Amino acid sequence: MENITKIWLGPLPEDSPYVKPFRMYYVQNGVEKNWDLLKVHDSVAIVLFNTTRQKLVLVRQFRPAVYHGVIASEKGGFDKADLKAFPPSIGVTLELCAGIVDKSMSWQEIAREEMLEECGYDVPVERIEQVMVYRSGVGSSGAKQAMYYCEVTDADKAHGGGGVDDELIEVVELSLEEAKRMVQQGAVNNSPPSCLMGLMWFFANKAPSSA
Ligand SMILES: Nc1nc(=O)c2ncn([C@@H]3O[C@H](COP(=O)(O)OP(=O)(O)O[C@H]4O[C@H](CO)[C@@H](O)[C@H](O)[C@H]4O)[C@@H](O)[C@H]3O)c2[nH]1
Ligand SMILES: [Mg+2]
Repeated sequence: MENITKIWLGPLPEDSPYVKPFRMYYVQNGVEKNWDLLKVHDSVAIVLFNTTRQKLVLVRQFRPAVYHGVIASEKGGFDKADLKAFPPSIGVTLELCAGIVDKSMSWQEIAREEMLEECGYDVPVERIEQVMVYRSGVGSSGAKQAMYYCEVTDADKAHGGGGVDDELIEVVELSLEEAKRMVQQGAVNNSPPSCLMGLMWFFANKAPSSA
């Protein structure tokens, strides 16, 4: 995953299927204002609990945006990637299994597909429970994310996961103690808020009472 040998930046092509920047204008209290926005896909994220192993199932992956963000906050900018000073591992995250809504399927179906592709668990949609819906990037995209919960067993495991096409995703199982430590001390693995919130929701609502 971290076998990254070169990183460089370029301008965003106008036909990017993932990100579209634009400016919105509005009049508030009689004053004309504007805001710069990014149109991005809505998404789903799934809190996955393997009851056979009593483990939470998360994913690790290299996130270009996080690699950039870590360096930009540290150096105040990012002109050229220095892989010696900033190894690719600083851009690796620990997250919930998640995916963008870019197909005309129900959101639950998309969650089902992501669980299979990224983590290798094959479960019917009926077993996927909606937890909550929220907006991320309220200053830039306002994109919607729906969080789901699903209990799986070793019998649901169809393959090792890892993502599709050229995705490089590592499935990580956390014990209840390890996951609890994560929410108590805050993210140490570049985890996004959705992951921390999903784990906190799990401990408040689903974890075995001894956890
Ligand atoms: N080439 C290229 N350029 C891109 O800019 C670019 N951007 C994406 N991709 C490709 O699209 C697919 C995206 O993967 P997923 O459907 O699994 O979505 P996630 O990246 O997991 O993102 C979700 O979950 C996150 C965690 O909660 C949230 O933060 C996000 O908001 C949420 O969308 C991959 O196949 C990837 O390769 C790009 N491919
Ligand atoms: Mg994903």
